[in-house]
Amino acid sequence: MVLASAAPGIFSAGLDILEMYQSTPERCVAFWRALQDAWLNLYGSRLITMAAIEGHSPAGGCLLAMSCDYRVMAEGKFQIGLNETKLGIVAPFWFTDVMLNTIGHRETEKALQLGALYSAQQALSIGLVDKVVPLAEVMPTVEGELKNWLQIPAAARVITKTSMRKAVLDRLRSQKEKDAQFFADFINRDSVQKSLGMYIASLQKKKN
Ligand SMILES: CCCCCCC/C=C/C(=O)SCCNC(=O)CCNC(=O)[C@H](O)C(C)(C)COP(=O)(O)OP(=O)(O)OC[C@H]1O[C@@H](n2cnc3c(N)ncnc32)[C@H](O)[C@@H]1OP(=O)(O)O
Repeated sequence: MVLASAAPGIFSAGLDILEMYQSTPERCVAFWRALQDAWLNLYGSRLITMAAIEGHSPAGGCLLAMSCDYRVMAEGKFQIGLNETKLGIVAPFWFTDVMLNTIGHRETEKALQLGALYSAQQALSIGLVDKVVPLAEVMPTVEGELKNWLQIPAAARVITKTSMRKAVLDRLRSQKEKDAQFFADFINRDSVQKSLGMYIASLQKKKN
């Protein structure tokens, strides 16, 4: 399975910030449950999963990419990373776990505190992506890599992938409701809503 985007220049802009702004606790819980289930399915997929990152990939977009087995990113101006702290919010523990498994403890600690967004070359240097190529070569490169992965006997690959990811998946599975409730409580704090409001205004200002 290849994750790619139909929007030029954007692999994924992450979660819909407007869903987290001035929403109701009930809607926040439903929103978060949908995200948890989507992620459990992706990270726990038995399929070979690859991200064709042909554009920006902040926050939830970075989570999507990191949750794949292999990542190819376009060189150039695009950025990738978990930038949550810049929005005044906190990457949930399962976002953190996936990043820890991808780039290790030290880089994750820096990346998360700073809300760092990396260029493709920087992402390559810390292991956040596996390959950087010109934009037009992203999809052919992914397809070529996929052929390599398909050579591996599927049962052996799936057992290996499942055992590598089990602990992180089980950690969320065992506390889904608590996590959803925490999200709804956290996101509706006055201080968090204020930060999100300012961030949305800054996105709109950038455009004008
Ligand atoms: C304990 C739990 C705590 C909470 C945890 C929550 C975890 C959160 C995870 C997330 O994913 S939060 C979302 C983070 N995303 C971002 O910070 C990306 C913000 N967007 C951008 O930086 C840029 O839009 C872009 C992706 C780099 C693309 O730039 P470009 O110049 O091409 O487009 P824009 O003109 O900026 O945007 C077009 C249009 O889309 C709106 N928009 C962009 N991103 C989002 C988003 N994530 N959610 C909602 N809307 C978004 C942007 O405001 C523009 O809207 P209009 O002005 O056209 O109405």
